[in-house]
Amino acid sequence: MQSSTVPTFPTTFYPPKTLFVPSKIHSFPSKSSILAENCHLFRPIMASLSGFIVRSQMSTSSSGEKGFSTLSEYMGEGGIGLGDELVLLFEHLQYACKRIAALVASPFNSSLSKQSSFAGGDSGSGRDAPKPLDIVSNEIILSSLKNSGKVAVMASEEDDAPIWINDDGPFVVVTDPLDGSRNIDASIPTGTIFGIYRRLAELDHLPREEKATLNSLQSGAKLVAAGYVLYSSATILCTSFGSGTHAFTLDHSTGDFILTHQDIKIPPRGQIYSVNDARYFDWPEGLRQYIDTVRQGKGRYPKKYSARYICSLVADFHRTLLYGGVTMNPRDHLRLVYEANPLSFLVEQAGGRGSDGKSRILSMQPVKLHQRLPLFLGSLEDMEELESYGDVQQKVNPGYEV
Ligand SMILES: O=P(O)(O)OC[C@H]1O[C@](O)(COP(=O)(O)O)[C@@H](O)[C@@H]1O
Repeated sequence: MQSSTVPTFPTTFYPPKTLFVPSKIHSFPSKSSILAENCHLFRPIMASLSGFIVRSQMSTSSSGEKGFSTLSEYMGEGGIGLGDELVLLFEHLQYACKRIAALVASPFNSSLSKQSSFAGGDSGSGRDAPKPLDIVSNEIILSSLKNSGKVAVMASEEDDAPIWINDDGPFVVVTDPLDGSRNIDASIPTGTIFGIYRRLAELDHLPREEKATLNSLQSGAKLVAAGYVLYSSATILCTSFGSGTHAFTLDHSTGDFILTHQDIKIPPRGQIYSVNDARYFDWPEGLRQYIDTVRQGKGRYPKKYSARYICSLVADFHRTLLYGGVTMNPRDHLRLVYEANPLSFLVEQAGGRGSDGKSRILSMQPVKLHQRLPLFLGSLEDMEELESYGDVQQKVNPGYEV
């Protein structure tokens, strides 16, 4: 867990001037003022992107013109009753994630990873040592949250303790700034995961350290919003504000996240399981039986399942959300606060389920910031079938060195 300054090589492809700042704090600007001040947010019906014609979900602007719906536009005009403060926070989060997207695609990554000052070599070793880009991504997100003025505290997987930012910030942000980064040298997809809670005003009188921790330990049931950004062949920001799960794809030519997957519904049954099954011999009997059964097409769904495992949680989760099935890590590895809660919120909003193999994730009360647990996310029918085997949590947990 180290901190450093953000490196100076060019990562800022989308200048901060693209930030949309509501003109008033307590009432969202009218459609016409949004149009006047932010005409760049409205896109023609078809847009040319790097020579390809792309289609997207359409929205209708107040002028009656059809256009692409950007995330900013969607939040402002979607009739979903989001306050200006959350909209503003999302503008800054989007900006941070665009910078991270540029960073993970940068030709300067390999030289960065050779700099020992970023490598965390002194503070850790092996596969759990922080990778340089984790640390840089953490700095980028922290800086954006500070700039938003809307965040009281940020708790990050990269930091030992939560960072108190602003006494008046209405929100608490929990994040895994760059999940899957152990594979980054091979350009395998990575992702940012985040969850947003309200600051608990009843804790305001407590010392900073204490209120920072307690605010960050809220149950996932209290999430106001959650999301992830997948850095892959496309950069996709998938989010929920508690009314469905929606995904927006980054148009690299404009810097806008365009609504491409509205109201995602995870198929009730998939035909894919996703797990590191080299660990088969460390699994409990129930999990082995489940996997043996669906592999052979002898489960409740009479078709043989396929296996897919990227070993990058956001990428494995994103595929599961779209295609159905179940993605899992049965050992105590993934974190309740930074990973399990936000992703469970998203999968539930899409009609699926998130559990530790026994209990619903969102009903759990975190007791420690970096608490780890088995995690199973997926289609309702697959999750029910998996959990019916009872014994699916891996207790043998040797801490694999890869
Ligand atoms: O080694 P396992 O158990 O397959 O774990 C893989 C999982 O660990 C992660 O890499 C996260 O681990 P870290 O938090 O240590 O980076 C996920 O992206 C991935 O799904």
